[in-house]
Amino acid sequence: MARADADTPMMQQYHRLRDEAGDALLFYRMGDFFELFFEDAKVAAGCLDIALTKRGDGVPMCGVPVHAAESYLARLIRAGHRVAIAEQIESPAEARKARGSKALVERAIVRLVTPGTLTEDTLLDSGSANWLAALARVGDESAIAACDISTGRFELVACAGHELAAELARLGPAEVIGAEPVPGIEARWGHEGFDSLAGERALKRRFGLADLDGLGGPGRAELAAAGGLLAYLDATQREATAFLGLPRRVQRSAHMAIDAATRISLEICRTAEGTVAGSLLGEIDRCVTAAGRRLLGTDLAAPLTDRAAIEDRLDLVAWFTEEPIRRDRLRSALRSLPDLGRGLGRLVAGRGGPRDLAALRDGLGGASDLAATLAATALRPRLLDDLLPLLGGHQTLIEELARALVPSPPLDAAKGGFIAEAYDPELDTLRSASSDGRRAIAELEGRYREATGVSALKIRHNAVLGYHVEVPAKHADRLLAPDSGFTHRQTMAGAVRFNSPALHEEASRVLEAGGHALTLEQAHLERLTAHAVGEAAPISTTADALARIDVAAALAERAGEGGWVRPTLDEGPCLEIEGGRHPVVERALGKSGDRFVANDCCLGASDRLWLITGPNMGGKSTFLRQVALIALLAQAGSFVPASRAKIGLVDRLFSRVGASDNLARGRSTFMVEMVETAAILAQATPRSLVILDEIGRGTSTYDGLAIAWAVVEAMHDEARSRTLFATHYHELTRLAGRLPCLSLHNVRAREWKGDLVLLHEVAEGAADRSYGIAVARLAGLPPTVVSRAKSVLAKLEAGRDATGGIAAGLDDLPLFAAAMAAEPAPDPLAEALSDIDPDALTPREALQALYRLKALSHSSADG
Ligand SMILES: Nc1ncnc2c1ncn2[C@@H]1O[C@H](COP(=O)(O)OP(=O)(O)OP(=O)(O)O)[C@@H](O)[C@H]1O
Repeated sequence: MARADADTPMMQQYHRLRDEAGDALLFYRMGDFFELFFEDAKVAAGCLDIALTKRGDGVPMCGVPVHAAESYLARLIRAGHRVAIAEQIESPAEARKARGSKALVERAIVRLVTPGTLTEDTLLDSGSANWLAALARVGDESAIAACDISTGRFELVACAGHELAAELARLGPAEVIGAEPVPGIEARWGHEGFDSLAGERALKRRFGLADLDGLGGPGRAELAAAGGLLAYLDATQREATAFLGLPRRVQRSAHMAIDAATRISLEICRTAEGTVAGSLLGEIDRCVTAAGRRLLGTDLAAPLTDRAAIEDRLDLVAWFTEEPIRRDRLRSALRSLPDLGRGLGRLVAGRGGPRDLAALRDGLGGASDLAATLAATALRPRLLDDLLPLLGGHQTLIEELARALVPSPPLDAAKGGFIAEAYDPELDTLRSASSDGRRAIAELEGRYREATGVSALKIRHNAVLGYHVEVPAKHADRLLAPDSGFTHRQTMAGAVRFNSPALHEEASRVLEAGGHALTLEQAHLERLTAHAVGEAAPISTTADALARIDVAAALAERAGEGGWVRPTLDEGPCLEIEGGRHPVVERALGKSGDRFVANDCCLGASDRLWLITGPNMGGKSTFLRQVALIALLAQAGSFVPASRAKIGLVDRLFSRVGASDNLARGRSTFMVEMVETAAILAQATPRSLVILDEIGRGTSTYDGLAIAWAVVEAMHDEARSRTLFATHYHELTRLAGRLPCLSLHNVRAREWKGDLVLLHEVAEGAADRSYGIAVARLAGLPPTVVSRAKSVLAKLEAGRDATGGIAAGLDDLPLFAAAMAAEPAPDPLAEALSDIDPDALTPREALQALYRLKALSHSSADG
């Protein structure tokens, strides 16, 4: 950016702030506008579709009015920008008084608005959490510190480096920051404060702790991540304090591990297109509060692995399913409650207003009423008993707010009018003085009309003149007369304006009383805010408890709608589902009047790998996904779409679909498929659930079949997870004879009078044929192409029958484990030798190399 020495003081100030803003756009406050200059102006004008103009000196600029700034900010943030807000921190009058008549108003950056540090309702999605995640690595430890300052949530997660991506996928953060790049993770790098000592200090200072034992002694990586996070919050929030509860250390083993690819493939909280509608969350969400919706998303993103904790949630859902009337009443009470958590977040951040206080009054009041209703019910489940006490305990604050505030206060505190009558006698006196004054002014208008005989005379008010008398120009003479008692102030095109001593006196009265009243109201606002902020922790606990109740009641509602059942949980590696359905597909079919065919699945220790064949469009993918979703729902504490389900707890869930498009990430589809399959083979355990859909499809038939074959064997012999494997390679069915825990299943289809009928029924045994051509015909491929394909197929099949086909000879293949043993182990001595380049060695290095080789030869002889 060009910077001339001749810059005006204002431009010098601008450049200083511009430098401080770094890569953020700078909103530079000038009166009622935020202005942007230079490159910022070009970027913002393009993104916001507003006029780009030029100043007199040719500098590009554009601006947004302060009162509408939030909606512009929202668009910039959504487009991936960050925005630094430079406010005037003194008034022009103060500047003049302090530094002379030409003094420049002092400005400072008061906040950096970034996607992960938002608190405004208009900028946030009410139905999902808004995480900011900070990543740190110290030695081989990695950790994430994450917070949602709109609700005060704060988590620390320690994990191995390769697990970072999966943990981030669980959180789905709006913004990720770190110090140094971590391969494979997209974030804003180069931030400071990622230091374990600084982190420890910052945590202690922030929460007033003498030591961190109460937090369970976080590790060095967690402290470093917390340090980076807190430093970033300080840098972005400046004077305001971000709302943070005490950090909760998340035990990763307490949650079902689900990596990013699985989340995308199962469309858990978002569809592949990124919408909530059409995802599992969108389909099952019957929450009536925004906080409930956020919690349901969190629950689905992180199903539990602890049986007792899941049973507690299920007990509560069951309790709500038993009493639909009670549930309805509770839900309508919840529906009317405001979003406590986010209102509190704004108050703590110093961006709250009277309406946020009213939200606390109504939300906390509603919570305590709800607690009373629920306490009167019998046979309460344990979780509810734990939640009840958390709903109450705010009586003093509720009463104070109820007395202090008018029923529905304005959003903006600036004009006052939010403190109720009879709360503060002094305020009442000032208010009546000011309204008496206004009445006196109105009376004055009548008297002046009579006295002057100008019926069009009006008393008006504006920001420049304050109260004044205005008459049409043609009647001005009467008031301009020297003895009229009026003083001329301003002549306009059609009107003339005057002042008078009586008006001046009344106006000062109004102004003074009004000004004092406003100051008094502001003082009350500050005090009430401080009171509420002082109780931030218990208030957010109440908000969480309400959300938990909403989620349970909503799940009961959904279970009732769909005839879902309570799953039984088991510690063993079983998975028994009778009459299972895919909630999203079932809904889509229902809309077009089609019936969903329910299917069973029964995996156990001796039958843990199902190989599923069948025609395209037969329902293989749907079946695979429904099994995974049922396990996931069960462990999230929900009833499931089935007539019976017994779920052996799943530690990790994997779902892969062969050859799915992932060109955006710059890898070929087949490469992605193989990388992801490798990840499963490396991580799946006997307690995992793995669904593999047409793995190997993305390459040539021979390679694909070979890979699919080897993957099935490895899943069976090595990972030993519960596995569903859907494939079009019929040759794989030969594995049934070789692998004892593998069984064959197919989605049934029939040809009837030459037409293909897909039954969507999962049955035992392999599919008799593939029906590919029949499906192609169903899809409307031209008859000539279909009949040509048929004759090509006949030739191919004849060839296969003669030679045994592409799988001929596979039966002679040694078993997977035997083949692994037979593979020769690498010889370290030979490898070391081949690494040596004799011509590149000095005599001394050559001697050292000889010693090394000798030592190696000894150790391999010993081994
Ligand atoms: N159980 C079911 N009951 C009724 N309709 C179903 C069922 N399962 C699937 N369908 C219907 O069949 C369509 C295809 O299902 P799906 O994608 O699961 O088939 P597929 O066997 O995986 O196909 P492909 O091999 O071509 O990938 C679905 O969109 C749905 O409309």
